[in-house]
Amino acid sequence: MSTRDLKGLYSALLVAFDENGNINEKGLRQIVRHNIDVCKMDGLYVGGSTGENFMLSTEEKKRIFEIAKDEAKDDITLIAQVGSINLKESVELAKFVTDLGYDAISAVTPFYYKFSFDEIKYYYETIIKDVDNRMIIYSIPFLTGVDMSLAQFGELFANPKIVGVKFTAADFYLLERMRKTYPDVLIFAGFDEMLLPATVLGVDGAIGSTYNVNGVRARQIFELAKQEKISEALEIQHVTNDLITDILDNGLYGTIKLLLEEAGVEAGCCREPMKKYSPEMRARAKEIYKKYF
Ligand SMILES: CC(=O)N[C@H](C=O)[C@@H](O)[C@H](O)[C@H](O)CO
Ligand SMILES: CC(=O)C(=O)O
Repeated sequence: MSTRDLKGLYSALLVAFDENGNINEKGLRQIVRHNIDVCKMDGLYVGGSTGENFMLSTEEKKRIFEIAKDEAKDDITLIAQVGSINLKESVELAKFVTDLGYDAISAVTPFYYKFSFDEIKYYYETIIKDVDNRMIIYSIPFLTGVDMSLAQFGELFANPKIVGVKFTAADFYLLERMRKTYPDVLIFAGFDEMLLPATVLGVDGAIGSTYNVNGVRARQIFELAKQEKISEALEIQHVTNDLITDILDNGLYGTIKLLLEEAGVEAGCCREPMKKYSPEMRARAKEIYKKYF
């Protein structure tokens, strides 16, 4: 099992698709390289929301895990998101990525059906049971509808293999309670637009989509906030949030891919049913790139 320190900043890896929605391996490798060489990320979170993972087949997910590992080698930390509401698939993927040498596994809370907490707990314990690896819970209530309480998180953290949480929520009260109550659990901030306040509350790192292009500013925010240089960090968070607002207005993952194209990375299209880029969207992305990079 990897004993690598998991703390730090991770891009939620984007995946390049061609016009037909197939994985563009060359483009995917370039995105990985850009995250390492230009954005200077500590790690990559592979197979998350940003990876359009929930629209992919098991074979495609495996291929992406293989390509990312092959390109990144051991240069940075790799976390694989293997969660799905097909529990057998999650178990299979957890074994697959552990064999590939991923440093940790993550799984989104099971969604769509209203699973009880006991079912959620069973899901995590089943995924992690037979692999020699560490689990990071992926909590993103605004997309999954799954809200867990402080005590329920604690029940999951009671399993020594469940070592952390990717916290994609704006509930800073819960975040503060979690930091205080579970000081040894790794907490990763999930909303890039709230990196500064999350860092002030003591998160161990962050995982985000916009770091694929804005990693350098994210690093400045994270480091300045840890040094308690709050007003300097806030200046950079302000610019970052102007950028994120422009990205969200123009279409989240597509715009980040178009910004990468401007930076010379073959980031390609999004997977249907996400829409194709209109000429207006492309033009706007060019303007955004000029303004912030
Ligand atoms: C759903 C989604 O993509 N969430 C990401 C991480 O959790 C974030 O990085 C956001 O994309 C980002 O903060 C923009 O809102
Ligand atoms: C960013 C993120 O949280 C994800 O892609 O899953």
